[in-house]
Amino acid sequence: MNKELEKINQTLEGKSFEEKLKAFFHTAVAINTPVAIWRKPQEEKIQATCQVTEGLDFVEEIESASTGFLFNCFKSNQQGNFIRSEINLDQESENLSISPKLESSDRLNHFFNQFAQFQEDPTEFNFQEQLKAAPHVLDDKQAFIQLVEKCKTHIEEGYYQKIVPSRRSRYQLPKGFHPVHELMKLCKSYENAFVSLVYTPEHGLWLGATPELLIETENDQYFRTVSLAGTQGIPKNFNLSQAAWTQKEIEEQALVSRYIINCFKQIRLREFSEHGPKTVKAGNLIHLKTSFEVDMKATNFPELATVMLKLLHPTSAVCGMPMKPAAQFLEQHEGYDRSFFSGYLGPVNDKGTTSVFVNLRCTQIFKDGGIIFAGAGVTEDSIPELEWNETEIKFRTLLNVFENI
Ligand SMILES: C=C(O[C@@H]1C=C(C(=O)O)C=C[C@H]1O)C(=O)O
Repeated sequence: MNKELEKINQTLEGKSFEEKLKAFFHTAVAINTPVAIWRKPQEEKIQATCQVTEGLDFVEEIESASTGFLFNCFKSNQQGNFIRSEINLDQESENLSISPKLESSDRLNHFFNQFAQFQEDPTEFNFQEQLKAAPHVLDDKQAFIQLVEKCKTHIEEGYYQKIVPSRRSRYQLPKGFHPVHELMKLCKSYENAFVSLVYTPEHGLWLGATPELLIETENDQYFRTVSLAGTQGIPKNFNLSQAAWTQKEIEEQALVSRYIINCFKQIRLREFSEHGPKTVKAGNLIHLKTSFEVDMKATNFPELATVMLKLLHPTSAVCGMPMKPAAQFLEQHEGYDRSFFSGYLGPVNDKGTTSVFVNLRCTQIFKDGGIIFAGAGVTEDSIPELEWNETEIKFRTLLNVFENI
């Protein structure tokens, strides 16, 4: 097996990282196997992993999971998807490597053969032909405004404090669109984002650049999460310290912080640090963010990642408060299935670190175009027209990059 790998790595010499990444992605899609490519915020390195053996795992416990990539939809009662890291490509080594646990198999040979073939003729493969056609999407401004009004009425009646309705919209992929190239452009444009491209035969192709961390653990010691809400577009050359926030936005973000603190309270965790709220830049937008950190060793909470993932998702940044009734409201009134939008995703147990993000500012790519998603936090002070505008500028985070604006 190592000989096979050596041979493949020799063929990579002299190729650019983007060419290698494209070959990796094309191979996985062509042989119908799940693949994830990602770049963490503030990091240079792009990593890719794929699973050639059959069957996606369902991860019960983060701590005992193998190294891999978690990809979960919005509805928390639906099973998670976990792509086991079997074949890897990262920007540091620039080479393919395989998990020491992986045994030689037909599937692995199939991957190697296909990869070698794409090395020889990189232009041959049209990834889009492997994808499904996009569903029909009803994207109507008036309908969304009415949905926001409905949220407000329910909030005023006292059932909820906040609801986060969302919408999706179809767009045409610009000429020459390639998801790997777009991922590289997103990495360059948005250094604070978690940028990812995920494909599974069952769930299709997703590309995103999210600003929102859900949970992170570092070296089995530090646990981190954030509360992020409040949104404004920013003009170019804007100074962050000049940001002004309305009472509505301050309260909307404080609700998310309270939700996180309540989760800590439920498990009787009292020792955590809290920083913020601070204004942060996320692509073409600014948000209010508070960061939380727990020393898992000092508090004797080694399984905090698993416990908090279950408690936090979906947070009031993407669903509402109180959580369960807000999720039911959305199920009843939102009018479509969010699927992986506002679910969560990220690398697990990768050199001692797990980083899982909320899947925002994302798009699903189909045979015949893309569908883009965005939501907006509604409170009793919301102005429906402005919430619509907010979803429009959230779409622009990706679309500006795709259209080179
Ligand atoms: C729901 C989204 O974003 C969330 C909602 C925000 C808001 O309402 O201001 C801000 C950041 C995110 O927590 C989205 O980007 O689609």
